[in-house]
Amino acid sequence: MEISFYKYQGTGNDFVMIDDREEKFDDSNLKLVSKLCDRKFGVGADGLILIRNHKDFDFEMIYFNADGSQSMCGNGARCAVAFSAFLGILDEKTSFLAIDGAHEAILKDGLVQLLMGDVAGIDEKEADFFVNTGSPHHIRFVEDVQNYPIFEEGKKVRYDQIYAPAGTNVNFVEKVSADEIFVRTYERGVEDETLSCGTGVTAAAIAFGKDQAAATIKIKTLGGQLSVKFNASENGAFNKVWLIGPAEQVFAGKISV
Ligand SMILES: N[C@H](CCC[C@H](N)C(=O)O)C(=O)O
Repeated sequence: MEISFYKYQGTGNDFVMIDDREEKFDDSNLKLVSKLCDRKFGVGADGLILIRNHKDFDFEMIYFNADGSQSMCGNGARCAVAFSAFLGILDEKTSFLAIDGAHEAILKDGLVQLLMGDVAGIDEKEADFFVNTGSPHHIRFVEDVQNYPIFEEGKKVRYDQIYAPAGTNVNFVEKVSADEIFVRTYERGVEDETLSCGTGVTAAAIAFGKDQAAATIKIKTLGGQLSVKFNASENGAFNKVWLIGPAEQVFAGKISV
């Protein structure tokens, strides 16, 4: 079987994108998803995204981590918007469906502005935090994130009993200035550090700016620059949460599987 695909990346978080509006891709075949994401035996990516038609939205995105598990993916959603524009499904504004519900997005000046779901609140985990931004994120503030043992410490938290059985993503955050942070992420389902994590930087920005009524936080990641805007609402929740950054097509191809 030959599969046509496009490769996209959003600040270094990379994805196999498939136009599956004819619904030919077997989304129960998780071995195929993992093979396509394999960096030695397949195309290679952190995740795989199917674009499908939906009667109530411009499109539906179905996201798989490289291990076949599913979750919301912020960078993947930004790439899905750029890919759908490339396919002619949208021009500048869109509403689409993802695993955590409906999202709006705006594609403008080469950036994708993605409206994330409302965030119910922030849980304290000893000296750390936990925030769910459509996928689960543990947040740890550290001094020197560039030299922090991300993989070792990330894996420990990801598999900690307190998060069993689903696990969590783990973000390590260094304050750069009053409105900028540097975030590195160990991603569940990739089981390694990724160059950036959209839902993760969103969670980190909210934990960093949690005491402000409204905030715009710049985020440095190994894969590039993102920004997150949000408003605090009542009872510790957050809304109007926007994740903003680039999303680019790297190449197109076909693979026989
Ligand atoms: N690995 C995450 C999903 C992808 C998150 C990340 N790629 C993003 O941009 O949000 C999880 O299993 O919750």
